[in-house]
Amino acid sequence: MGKRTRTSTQDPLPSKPLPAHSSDVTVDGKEFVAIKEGLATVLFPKTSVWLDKHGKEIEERGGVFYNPIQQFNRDLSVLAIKTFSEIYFSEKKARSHRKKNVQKPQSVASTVGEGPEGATSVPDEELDATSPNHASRPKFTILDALSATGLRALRYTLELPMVTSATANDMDPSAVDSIRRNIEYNKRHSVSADPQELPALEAVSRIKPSLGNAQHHMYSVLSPIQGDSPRLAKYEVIDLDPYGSAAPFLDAAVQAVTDGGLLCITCTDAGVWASTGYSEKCFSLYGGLPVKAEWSHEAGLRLILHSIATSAAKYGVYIEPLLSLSIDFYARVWVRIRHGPAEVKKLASSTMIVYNCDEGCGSWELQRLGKAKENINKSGKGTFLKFGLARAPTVGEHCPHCGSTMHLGGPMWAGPLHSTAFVEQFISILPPADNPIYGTIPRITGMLHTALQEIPLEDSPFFHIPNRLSKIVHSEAPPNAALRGALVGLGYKVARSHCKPNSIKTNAPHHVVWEVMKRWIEQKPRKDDALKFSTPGFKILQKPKDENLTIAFDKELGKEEDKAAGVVRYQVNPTANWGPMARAGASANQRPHPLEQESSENIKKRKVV
Ligand SMILES: C[S@@+](CC[C@H](N)C(=O)[O-])C[C@H]1O[C@@H](n2cnc3c(N)ncnc32)[C@H](O)[C@@H]1O
Ligand SMILES: [Zn+2]
Repeated sequence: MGKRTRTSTQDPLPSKPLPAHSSDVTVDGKEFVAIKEGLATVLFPKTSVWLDKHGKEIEERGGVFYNPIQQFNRDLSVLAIKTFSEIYFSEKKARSHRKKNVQKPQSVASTVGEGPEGATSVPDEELDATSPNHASRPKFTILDALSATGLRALRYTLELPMVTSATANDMDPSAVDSIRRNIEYNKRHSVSADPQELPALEAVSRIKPSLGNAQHHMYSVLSPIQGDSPRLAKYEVIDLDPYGSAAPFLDAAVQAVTDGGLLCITCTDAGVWASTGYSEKCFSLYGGLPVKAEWSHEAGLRLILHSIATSAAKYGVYIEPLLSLSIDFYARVWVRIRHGPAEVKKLASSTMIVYNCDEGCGSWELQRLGKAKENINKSGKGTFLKFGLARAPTVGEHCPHCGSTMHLGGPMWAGPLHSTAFVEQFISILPPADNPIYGTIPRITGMLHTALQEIPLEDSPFFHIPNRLSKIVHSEAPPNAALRGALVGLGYKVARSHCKPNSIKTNAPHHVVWEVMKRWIEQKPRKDDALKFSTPGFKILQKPKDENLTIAFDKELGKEEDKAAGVVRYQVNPTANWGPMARAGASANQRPHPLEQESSENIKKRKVV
């Protein structure tokens, strides 16, 4: 990094290139740098913007956090909330119609009021989130709980006309000053997605700045009215985008969201949930242990979902993951929270332990914590679930394939990571790649299509990397298509994982995968002494051949469906210096805390025991 000059007396922060959409503006006689993202603009005091040795500006945040790389997270979130709102309102309408259909005649029960079930049915127009009369649109409120500049709240109100209010909360007074300033600026200088019906002035006026601890704010919606202060209502959507882990906010968030509402949660502490360097910290935060594996990021997503599900279960609510993504250096999950004590009972059987051969061949075995067995009712009509204890354990202390010591990971979420209906609807609303608002559509499209591919294999968590398999048996790596073809030929499903390039998710058991690798070696012979006695690969190759399996490395069979032109499946290092960034106001050259990022040094340093 070159020498920097600066225009303020503060210490330097790690540098990031300024986004392309930045310009200088003067507001109330003070100079700011204005950064445009989506339809919103956020201002940063000019006095704290840095110049590099070439005199080029580099971004500093005037004490308030902003990471341009997270535009992908924010674009995804705006569009995910749009998709969710369509599903949410169509469900509400359907429920209301069902109630109306079984309601008493008009003379007995009014159309708005008590139905025969004691429930309220609502006229259609009151559920019309697209009604031209914005004032009469149904409540759809968002809490941007850790807002920093207010950028998310600004984008949600400007880009999503169905949002009736957004609260932009931060406990840092300088962040709330920045939120207020940005609201005023956007009222006058931005254009909303619906300028005729809801001009930016009105759209942005729906943002309520709030100074306070996010936990306290979320718990306050549960309290009875205190004195004259009006009781806050629960939110349809809560966005948690903290430094590091969202775990401390989960208990409040699962209670402060409406029944059927949406939580959008970021965790940037990949060093905690995707490596074993801080396993004790991972357990304290997420209630489960991480794994050392190629698939540690998928395990991390499952640890985060486990933490949300167990937080929710105490209150008789359960989670429905809509989309769970491992992105760059962080995890982002979009999860619905629903009231349903009957569903909550399934939590133990939707939770698993992982036995992982992390020092040997990399195979894994899974075990559900609880048992839920479907039984037929005595009447012979219908079924019910019988819950019980699972047998323990599903595997011994040593790996059944290579004899190495197995280590334990979890407990973690064993259920689906994504919802088919949600992802399909999301794909259907995507704007074209050359749209003027969302700069990351090719990457969003690639991620969503890859996530959709994973869904048929939702009962088979985790994945293989052909290179890693070949390293174990010291062979040439089979081409991805050939390996996929061999598995498909045997009748198994295959897909790629969004978590890693060149991954193969499959429902083929490990012994079949190793048999495929043995046959690959028959085709691509190696030196006889390629493997030392007693290595994991040696032991795997010593096992007798399974003559029942006919294996062909048919590349045509393993060929993937062509992806659309311009779609980005995996983004490698989106820009120079990308990462979680330092906390706002961090001192000279302060890097993000190691618990907020994945550290390969730590993975190497702290071996599992
Ligand atoms: C990562 S930044 C948020 C970035 C922002 N969501 C965005 O997309 O640009 C985290 C913010 O949370 C705030 N914060 C941290 N702990 C908090 C808490 N307990 N309650 C409220 N705000 C908090 C910090 O002041 C900081 O502004
Ligand atoms: Zn093994």
